[in-house]
Amino acid sequence: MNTLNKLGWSHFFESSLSFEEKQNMTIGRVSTVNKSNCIVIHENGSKTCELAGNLMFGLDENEKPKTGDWVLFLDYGDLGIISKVLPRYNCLSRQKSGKEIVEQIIAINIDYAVIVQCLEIGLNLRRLERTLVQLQNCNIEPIVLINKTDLPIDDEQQEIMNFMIDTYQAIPISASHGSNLNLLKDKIITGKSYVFIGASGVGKSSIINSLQEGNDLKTGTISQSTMKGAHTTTSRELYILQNGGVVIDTPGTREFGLTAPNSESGLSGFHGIDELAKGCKFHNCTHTNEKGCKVLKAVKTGDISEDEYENFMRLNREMEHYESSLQDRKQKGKKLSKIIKNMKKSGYKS
Ligand SMILES: Nc1nc2c(ncn2[C@@H]2O[C@H](COP(=O)(O)OP(=O)(O)OP(=O)(O)O)[C@@H](O)[C@H]2O)c(=O)[nH]1
Ligand SMILES: [Zn+2]
Repeated sequence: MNTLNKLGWSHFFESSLSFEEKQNMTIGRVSTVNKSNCIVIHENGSKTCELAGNLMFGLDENEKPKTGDWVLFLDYGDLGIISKVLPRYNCLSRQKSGKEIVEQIIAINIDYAVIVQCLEIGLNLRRLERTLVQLQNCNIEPIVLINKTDLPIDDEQQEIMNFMIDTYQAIPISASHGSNLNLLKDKIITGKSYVFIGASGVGKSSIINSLQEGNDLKTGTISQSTMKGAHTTTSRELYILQNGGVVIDTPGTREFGLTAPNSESGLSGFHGIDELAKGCKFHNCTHTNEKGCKVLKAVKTGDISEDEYENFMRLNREMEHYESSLQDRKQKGKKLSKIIKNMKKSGYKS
């Protein structure tokens, strides 16, 4: 398998290229985004690349290259100039905390998100559900890990852990003792991309390091570029594992603010509730007071806990809020451009 395929290159990206682009440009995948340049991995190693002027000034912040993006660049030896960001297969993003609607991109072109929680910080079911919902919004498959299982556990945490294992196929591991790491390795497929997410200190980097079988990540292809001195402290970084798979390490993210869903398929972070909701009498049931609501019925009979129901409703409200704020902004934008058009028509010179 060639390097590009190992990096996750596929027909989806290939088909977006013109003949001229294939002839003249070098294809690469963005590993790290720095203030003034990017580190791009390509067929023959990695390269520090800058953005061409039209990209630098002509694109919205979120359209500029992000970790995981495929780009085309012109190779000038020591430096590459990125001239195009290829279409994105998908995008892991979150609503930034705070009142304003700001979508923050975490990584691009992702097959699996490895959600890490750990016993030391404490398992948190609500946070897991929230993350699962956002992954579904972004069309990304989850893998759930419970790390630091070498540490003592109390009854309550044990119960949550069992629930996570039963319901979300969570894998209990210990990065430092190496236990169950083979179960995770079994899930890593050559050419697929895995982004590691979870709060600071849960052990994301340690797990990724132990996947490399004793080889420190920082000694990989990436560090050749860091020698050039243009590399500041990184936030997100993409690596190719020796035994296959592309991993992206991210700095700790506690909460996943939800963005608008990609699909109509409901909140799949909630085992059971989705399925139940399909059986509601009204297809647009809000599960608050409708007759024939299967969700409310299940809460009544105790099949769903009050807690889970509350969280389900809270996340639904949050997505609605995001969507309506977005609509609001679009409306305002439209109004403004209409006003400007009219002003121009009536002879106003800006
Ligand atoms: N006991 C125990 N400690 C672990 C385990 N895995 C990681 N640690 C420790 O937990 C601490 C944090 O690990 P990191 O791998 O840096 O965590 P991280 O999630 O990458 O943290 P950020 O980079 O801040 O997001 C380190 O001191 C690790 O040695 C484990 O399985 N058991
Ligand atoms: Zn209902």
